Amino acid sequence: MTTATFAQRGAELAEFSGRLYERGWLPGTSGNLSVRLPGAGGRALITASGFAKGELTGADTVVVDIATDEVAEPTALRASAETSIHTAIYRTTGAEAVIHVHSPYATALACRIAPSDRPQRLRLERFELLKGLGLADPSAIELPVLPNWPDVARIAADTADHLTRTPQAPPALLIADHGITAWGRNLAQARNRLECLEAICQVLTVNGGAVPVLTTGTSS
Ligand SMILES: CSC[C@@H](O)[C@@H](O)C(=O)COP(=O)(O)O
Ligand SMILES: [Zn+2]
Repeated sequence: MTTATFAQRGAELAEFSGRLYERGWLPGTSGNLSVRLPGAGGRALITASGFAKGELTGADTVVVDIATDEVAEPTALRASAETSIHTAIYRTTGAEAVIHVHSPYATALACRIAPSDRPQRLRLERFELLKGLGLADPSAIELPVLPNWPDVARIAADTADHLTRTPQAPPALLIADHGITAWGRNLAQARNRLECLEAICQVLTVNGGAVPVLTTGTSS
């Protein structure tokens, strides 16, 4: 891949990051975005860790190896602390872009779910916006809610386990007490999917009441 293409993809990450920051979805350096890079070698370009996501430039990105999670091009920057969640998604799905945000309503909902050391599922049904997730059956989904392990590698392991066991899973997941991640064929599609889920979480939050959570599986 040429330097010019790296720069283009980096600029695209910075542009999406800036717009999501302006909406209040990436407060206080939170959030991370990545794209799968074309060509052999299985690499992704991901936002660097700890940067204010409203002020990123295309250079504030790191190339990582999807198979190993390792940094794949020399840089002084650290890759996102949540790189391993992105790479787990790239390894187990056809995703071309992944976006993780701390958007207010999805995060509020993720904080209302009773603590568990096992992955849970949030059942969502009858929302018109479920059609925005591109699933064969948009009438109902079970959105995974993964424990927010301090060791991110455990969240990544739960992500890989969930997506391997459930190939038809929705292209998104919640992390309890933390935020939401979605993916798609490009950054725009991942962003659109986040918008649909954020709007559904807004309805659930505004309406109050119990959220339909199912407990399932075992954690890594
Ligand atoms: C500002 S604390 C948020 C982080 O712990 C993390 O959840 C996050 O979303 C951003 O991590 P980063 O390493 O900058 O990609
Ligand atoms: Zn986060």
